[in-house]
Amino acid sequence: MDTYMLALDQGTTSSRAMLFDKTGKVVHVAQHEFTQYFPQPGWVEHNANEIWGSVLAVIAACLSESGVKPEQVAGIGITNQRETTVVWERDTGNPVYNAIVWQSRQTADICERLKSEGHNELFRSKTGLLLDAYFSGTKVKWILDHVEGAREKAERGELLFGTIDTWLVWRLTGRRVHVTDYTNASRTLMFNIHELKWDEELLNLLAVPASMLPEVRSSSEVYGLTDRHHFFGCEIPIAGIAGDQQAALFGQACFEQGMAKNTYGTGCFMLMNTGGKAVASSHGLLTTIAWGLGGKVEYALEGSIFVAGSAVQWLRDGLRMFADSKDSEKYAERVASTDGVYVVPAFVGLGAPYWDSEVRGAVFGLTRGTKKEHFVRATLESLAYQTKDVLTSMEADSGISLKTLRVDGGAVRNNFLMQFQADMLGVPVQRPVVNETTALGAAYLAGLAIGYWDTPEEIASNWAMERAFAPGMPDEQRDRYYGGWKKAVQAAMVFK
Ligand SMILES: Nc1ncnc2c1ncn2[C@@H]1O[C@H](COP(=O)(O)OP(=O)(O)O)[C@@H](O)[C@H]1O
Ligand SMILES: O=P(O)(O)OC[C@H](O)CO
Repeated sequence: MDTYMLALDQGTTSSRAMLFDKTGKVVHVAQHEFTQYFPQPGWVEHNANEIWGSVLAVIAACLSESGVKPEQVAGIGITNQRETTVVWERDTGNPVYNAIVWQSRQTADICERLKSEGHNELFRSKTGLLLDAYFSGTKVKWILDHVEGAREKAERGELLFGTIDTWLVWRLTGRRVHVTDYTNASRTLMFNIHELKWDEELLNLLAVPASMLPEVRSSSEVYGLTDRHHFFGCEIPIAGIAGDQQAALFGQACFEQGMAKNTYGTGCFMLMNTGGKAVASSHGLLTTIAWGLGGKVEYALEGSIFVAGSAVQWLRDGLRMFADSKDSEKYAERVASTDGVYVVPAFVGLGAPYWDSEVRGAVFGLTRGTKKEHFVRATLESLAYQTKDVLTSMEADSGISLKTLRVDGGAVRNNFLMQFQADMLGVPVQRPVVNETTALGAAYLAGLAIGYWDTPEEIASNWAMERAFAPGMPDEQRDRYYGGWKKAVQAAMVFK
C-alpha cells in the first residue's frame, strides 16, 4: 500500500491540504478560502472556528478527490500563517475573540507605549523582533484588555493562547495537546530565542499569564495523534510544525548557512539560514528561529515585506487594470521601461527594513505619456526593489554574499518579475519544479520525525530547478533604477 504525507497549510486567505509522495511530488491539493474581517481601518481578523472548519473541509476534499484512504496517510505536517493570535476557553474550546491577524494594526498604540517606556531594545535582544503590531504578544494583551472578563479568566488559568498551529493541533487531537514549535514561538515577542523559553520579564511587561502559553517543542516530532472523530476513524501522527516562511526555507532545502529563499505571496518573506548562530540585525531585519530539528536549533535572518502580490491584486481589483494577475506580465513587457515611474506600495506602512507604520502608498514620476503598462511594470518592479532593500540589509548583517536566490509563491510564475529580480540583485534567481515549498517543508519536517524520509540529505536531493534567471542588466542601469526607488521611498516617508 502506497503511503503519503499530508501537509496542512493554513494561510492568510485560504487553507490548503496537500498530499505528497516520497519523491516530494504533489499528489493532490484541496483549497478553501475563508472570510476576512476588517472591523476598523487597519484591523484584520479571522474567525478561528471558521478556520478550523476550513481545515476539516480541505482534509476531507483532499482525501476524497485523490482517492487516498485515511489509513494511507503516514503523518501530518502543519504550517501556518504566523503571528495570528487565538485565545480560547480551555473547557469549552470557544475562542473569546476573533483571531487577530498578523497584518492587523490594532495594537500599534500598545507598541508605541512600550517603546516610549524604553523597552524596544529589551524585546529586540531577547526575541530578535521589534515592538511592532505584527507580532503576537501585543495581540494577546489586547484581547485580555478588551474582552470583558478575559483577564480574570486568564489569571484563573481558564484561557489558552495559541498561534494557528497550536489551535489546529489542539482541535485535531481532540483538545488534548497544547503545543507550538520553536519557529512559531519565535514570532510572539514572548519567547527568548537564545534561552529557548518563554521569557518571564517580557510576559510581565505584556501582562500575559504564563499559564495560557503552549509548550514549545521542536519542529519535527510526534506531538500527538489525530482524534478518530476528526480523521475518519484513524489516529494519524501529527509530526511536524513550522511557521509558513520557515517551512518554505525547509521545503527549498536551504539547509546550509548563507542559503536563502524569497516567497512572493500576499507579502514577500525572505529568509537566510544563518546556521546555529542568532545574528542580530542592525539593518532592520528580524532574527528568528529557522527550525528545531534533531536536538538543535538553527536561526535565520528575515526580511518581511507586507505588500507584494497584494499590490498585483490591487491593480486587478482596485484599479481594474486586468482581469487575471498573470496578465500583469504581458502588460509589463509591452514597454521597455517604466519611463521613470515608481510605485511604492506602502498600503499598510512599510515592513523591513524601514518599519514605518505611518507611511502610505505613493506613485512618482507620472507624465502625460504614462500608460497603464508603465503603471503595471512599476508595481511589479516594486516587489523586486523591496527584495533588494532586504538583501542589502541581509548581506550587511550576516557578512555573507548571496550566491543564488531560491524563489517560490504565487507571483514567481511571472517571468518578467523573476528576470527583473535577478537583474536587480545581480545573482541568479532559481525557481524550483515544486512551487508548493511551504506545504512541502511541513511534510518533510513531519516525514523526518516518523521515518518517511531518513535524512535532510535525502530531502535536498529531491529539490529540482524548473528555471534559472541570470542577471543581465548593466551595473550603471541597475544603480540608476535602484537609486530612483530609494528616492521614491524616502519621499513617500516624508509625506505623512
Ligand atoms: N502571474 C502573476 N504575476 C504576478 N503576481 C501574481 C501572479 N500570479 C499570482 N500572483 C500574486 O500572487 C499572490 C498569490 O500567491 P500565494 O502564494 O497563493 O499567496 P498567499 O499564500 O500569501 O495567499 C496574489 O497576491 C497574486 O496577486
Ligand atoms: O499567509 P501567508 O503565506 O501570506 O504568510 C503570512 C506570514 O506567515 C506572516 O508572517
